[in-house]
Amino acid sequence: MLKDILKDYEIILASGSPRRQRFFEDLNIPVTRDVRPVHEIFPEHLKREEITNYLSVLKAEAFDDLKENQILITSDTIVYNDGVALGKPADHQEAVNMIKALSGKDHEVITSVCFTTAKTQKILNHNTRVFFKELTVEEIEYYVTNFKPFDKAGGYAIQEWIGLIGIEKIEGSYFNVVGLPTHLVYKTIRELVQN
Ligand SMILES: Cc1cn([C@H]2C[C@H](O)[C@@H](COP(=O)(O)OP(=O)(O)OP(=O)(O)O)O2)c(=O)[nH]c1=O
Repeated sequence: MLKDILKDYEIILASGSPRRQRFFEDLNIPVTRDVRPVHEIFPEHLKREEITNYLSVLKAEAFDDLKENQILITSDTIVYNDGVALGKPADHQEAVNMIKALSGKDHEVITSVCFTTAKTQKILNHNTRVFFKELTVEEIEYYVTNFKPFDKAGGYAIQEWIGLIGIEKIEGSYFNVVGLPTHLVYKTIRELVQN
């Protein structure tokens, strides 16, 4: 299995997200965590996956000291709605406004993952379409007050109450919405260590 092949490698997960760390545990892929601070600012002209590609590469730029056997993984997730990229809401009102903007329609959740070694860099992305029912103001207020989704792109988490009651369907990977297109991550790590 992949864990055996990986014994000669060190995978560094540069992510503060507990969900991304959990994915690697569940994939049975051992990682070392090393999170280095980054200002997540992107040029205004970028669109959709150009934004997440840019930010996932930016998160890798703090690592210019990789050894031969190390594979660095960085990633970024945005909610893309009506041509606007939604990141994490700064406060209660911004979270409420973001969810109101997503209510009763569909939007895209885009995640990019960047794999960096001492010699190469590979970036992939995946796009999931999420369909929200029409949410009431009470439902939105209840969710934001009780779940405080300030660490979630777009101000919501599909894996929480709002996802259970409000999401009618999705097209694409569920895990991508939570923060990683796990099937692509597994496939890409295999390819990197077998080449
Ligand atoms: C839309 C949505 C996002 N999210 C999460 C995934 C990401 O962790 C987060 C978006 O922020 P990101 O900036 O992609 O990631 P992060 O700051 O949590 O971690 P790091 O940059 O250190 O890797 O929102 C959910 O958990 N559920 C959801 O339904």
